[in-house]
Amino acid sequence: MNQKVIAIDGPSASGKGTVAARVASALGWAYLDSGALYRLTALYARQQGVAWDDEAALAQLAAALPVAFTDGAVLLDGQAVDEAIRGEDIGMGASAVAALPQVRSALLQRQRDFLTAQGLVADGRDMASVVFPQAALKVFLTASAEVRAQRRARQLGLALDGAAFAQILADIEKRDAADRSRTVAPLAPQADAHILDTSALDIDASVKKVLDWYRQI
Ligand SMILES: Nc1ncnc2c1ncn2[C@@H]1O[C@H](COP(=O)(O)OP(=O)(O)O)[C@@H](O)[C@H]1O
Ligand SMILES: Nc1ccn([C@H]2C[C@H](O)[C@@H](COP(=O)(O)OP(=O)(O)O)O2)c(=O)n1
Repeated sequence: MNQKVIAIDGPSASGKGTVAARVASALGWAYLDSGALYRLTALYARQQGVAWDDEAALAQLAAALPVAFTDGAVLLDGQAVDEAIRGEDIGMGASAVAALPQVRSALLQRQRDFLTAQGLVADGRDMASVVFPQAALKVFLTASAEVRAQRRARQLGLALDGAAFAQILADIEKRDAADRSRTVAPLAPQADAHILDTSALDIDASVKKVLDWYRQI
């Protein structure tokens, strides 16, 4: 078991990034947003004119991503791309490239390299199953699709009803279905994961629950 790793997996907009970053900061540990690497691969491919289904070319790009995670920004080839990788079109691209085994292997070691002596909280889809199977604590963070769509809409400053909201909900459901049904590293709770349904739980309570579980180990 790796005492110094907490793996947080779950579907889109369940709060993984928010909760993982807050838990990392509470413990003084590093934080890995693994989805950012898949998003960066999708964006880099678009910039380089590589199609999101060209597995061999994508794996080469993923292996050589010129990325730097600085305190304030994510840099791709020296350019800040924080906003560019957050859109739902790049999210769909990330989900598409993430279904390709060669892309996943190209990013595997890069993710493990985020582990420092202090410890690491990592969020994604396969943190517990593939990247850190020895994690001390595995959390599967989830919430109903409706609640997750509301959180995403709020994040984007959109109304919680109407056509734009319906589109967000449809996108979330489509991407989750793709991530759950792929053959390589599908999104699913591990048998030894703690399930945390945050549909009726705020951020503070979610963070506290994860820290409580960790302290009980
Ligand atoms: N437990 C929670 N209760 C209410 N809002 C939350 C909760 N967890 C996260 N959020 C909000 O939901 C939005 C999506 O969270 P995020 O961490 O980006 O999710 P993910 O990384 O799973 O896509 C953010 O605006 C965040 O502040
Ligand atoms: N460890 C990971 C992380 C992300 N992915 C893929 C699948 C996801 O749909 C995309 C984007 O992930 P990301 O965590 O950034 O997306 P959300 O913020 O949850 O909407 O990348 C993956 O396959 N494995």
